[in-house]
Amino acid sequence: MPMAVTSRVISVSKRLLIAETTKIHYGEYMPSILGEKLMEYFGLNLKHDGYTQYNPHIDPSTLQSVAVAALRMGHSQIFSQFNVLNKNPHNYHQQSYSFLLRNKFFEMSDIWLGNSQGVLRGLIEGQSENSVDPFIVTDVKDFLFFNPRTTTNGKMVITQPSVIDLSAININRGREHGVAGYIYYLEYCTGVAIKSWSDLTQFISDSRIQRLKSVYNDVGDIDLFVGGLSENKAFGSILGPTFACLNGIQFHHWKYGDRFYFEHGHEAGSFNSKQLNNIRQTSSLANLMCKTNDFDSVQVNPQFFPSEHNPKVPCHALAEIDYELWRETSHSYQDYKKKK
Ligand code: HEM
Repeated sequence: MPMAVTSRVISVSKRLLIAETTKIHYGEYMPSILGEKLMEYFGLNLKHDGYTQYNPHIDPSTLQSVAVAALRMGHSQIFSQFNVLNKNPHNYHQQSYSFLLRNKFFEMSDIWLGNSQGVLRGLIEGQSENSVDPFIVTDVKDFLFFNPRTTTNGKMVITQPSVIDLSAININRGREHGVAGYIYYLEYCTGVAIKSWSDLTQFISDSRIQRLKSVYNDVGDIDLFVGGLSENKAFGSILGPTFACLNGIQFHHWKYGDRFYFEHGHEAGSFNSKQLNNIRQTSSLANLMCKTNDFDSVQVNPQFFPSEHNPKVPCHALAEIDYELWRETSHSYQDYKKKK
């Protein structure tokens, strides 16, 4: 294949893969974080047909408050224990087992043994939900990047392991980046000015306020990461109002401020309507998991347990992208070259 054709294939494939993952982010992940009302409020829902429009006045940069705090809400969802469910539990070499995250930093043997699918199956079949709250598993507080094995002159030696605390890093990163305190963002998002600890009671439970009081002298000192995680959930979201608002704004910016967002029409590289509808109909986390693993079936929404409302579907029943829709004739390739 000539070089120019190869690079065209690569760029088209890349655009398609980005569209598939973006469809999963906006179509499945964000609704599970923000809930229906806020998806609607921030204009994040996917369209069933037709195009969305790029807005050149929206800056798609990542907000500092989101990078150092609001989107790090996922750190409170990290599990300590992972179950590995291999396909054939009767086969001695493929027994199911579990491991602790703290023992797996830099320890790749499960992946090398080909058990990554077992980890994934363990996550979608039986892992209980871990809510967003001010509690973070000890594996990333007292054991993050725990590595008892280091090398000296090429030899493996056991040294005093150094560990890092992820929550402390998050708090420190916010301060280091000059991000304002939690109550500044709370007011920005809700319009409620917080002048005293008692003003906080409409957003944070009394018991959590007491804990905050024990470490902060002033309500204005609460770090964004800590305050955001402490809030009561709001508007059907798994987040409180401040983190839901900051993430909602961010995903709105990433969608409408990005000329290459996959649903936008009339931009360089926009999909034609058949291609776009095909992506909408076929791309899903379930489909991606089926395509990349040897699963026989997967629940419709793998983020949630299989249930009556989230039934398992056989992988072969999930339609594949119709790559024919992307076929370019040598004629269309010549047109493309001329345009360049
Ligand atoms: C085992 C799971 C995870 C570990 C060990 C982990 C660890 C880390 C570390 C070490 C950093 C860099 C911190 C710094 O130096 O400031 C980081 C950044 C970050 N993490 Fe995680 N993380 C995990 C899961 C998640 C999840 C589930 C989310 C969100 C859903 C998330 C969101 C972020 C964000 C937004 C940043 C900042 C990225 C940036 O600004 O470049 N992380 N994480």
